[in-house]
Amino acid sequence: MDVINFDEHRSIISQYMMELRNVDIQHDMLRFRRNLERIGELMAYEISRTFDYKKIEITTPLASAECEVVADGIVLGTIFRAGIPFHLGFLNTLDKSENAFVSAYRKYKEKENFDVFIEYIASPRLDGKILILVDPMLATGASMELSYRALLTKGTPAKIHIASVIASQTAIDYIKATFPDNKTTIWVGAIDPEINSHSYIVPGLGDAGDLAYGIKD
Ligand SMILES: O=P(O)(O)OC[C@H]1O[C@H](OP(=O)(O)OP(=O)(O)O)[C@H](O)[C@@H]1O
Ligand SMILES: O=c1cc[nH]c(=O)[nH]1
Ligand SMILES: [Mg+2]
Repeated sequence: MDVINFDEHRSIISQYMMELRNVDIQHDMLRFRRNLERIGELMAYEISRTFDYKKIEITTPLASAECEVVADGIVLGTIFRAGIPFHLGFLNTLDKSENAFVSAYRKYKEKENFDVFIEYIASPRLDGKILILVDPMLATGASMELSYRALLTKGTPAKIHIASVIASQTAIDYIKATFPDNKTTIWVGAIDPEINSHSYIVPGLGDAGDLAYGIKD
């Protein structure tokens, strides 16, 4: 399974990542959401370079012209809440995509012990399409895997791209072990070395959902 780590290729994404992580900047919620969105826009462009394209004939005001358009059906899938601004960035670039939404949340049994629950799913059929699953944080990988399994009830995609802003090494290993090797690619802004006893990524950026939308009760 290919893992494309943007941290290894110098680009403006590194500066957006710095702002997302930085405690002196990340509390600006508008900027935090916009940085997730901007990274989504750029990652979507990179992923679009892997698509197949087909030629179509169109008419300009002066003549006819041959142009290329995306040949495959694309479905952008995301996980509430933190996935929303990242998803919007992908959709800005891949604006003809269909969309799927899943709610996955951590229900804590004790301080450090939780299960991930899926309560809501809204998705088009996925058979034969390219599924791009976007979530800014991949800590254990459990939310991503359970969301994918829930989406499989809507059909079997031909290819899967998993896109994240920060992933732990644990999550990368988990995704590699649980997703189909021959048709999955992982795209990440950075891979951090650790997760702590609360399953937060270290150094990470904190709670992406709270930073984007405020703390929840
Ligand atoms: O890899 P995992 O260990 O499953 O953790 C990652 C999940 O945690 C975050 O969501 P969170 O559960 O904090 O919900 P929120 O977006 O509503 O804050 C994030 O957006 C992922 O969905
Ligand atoms: O580090 C983490 C882990 C899960 N969810 C987050 O928002 N951050
Ligand atoms: Mg959260």
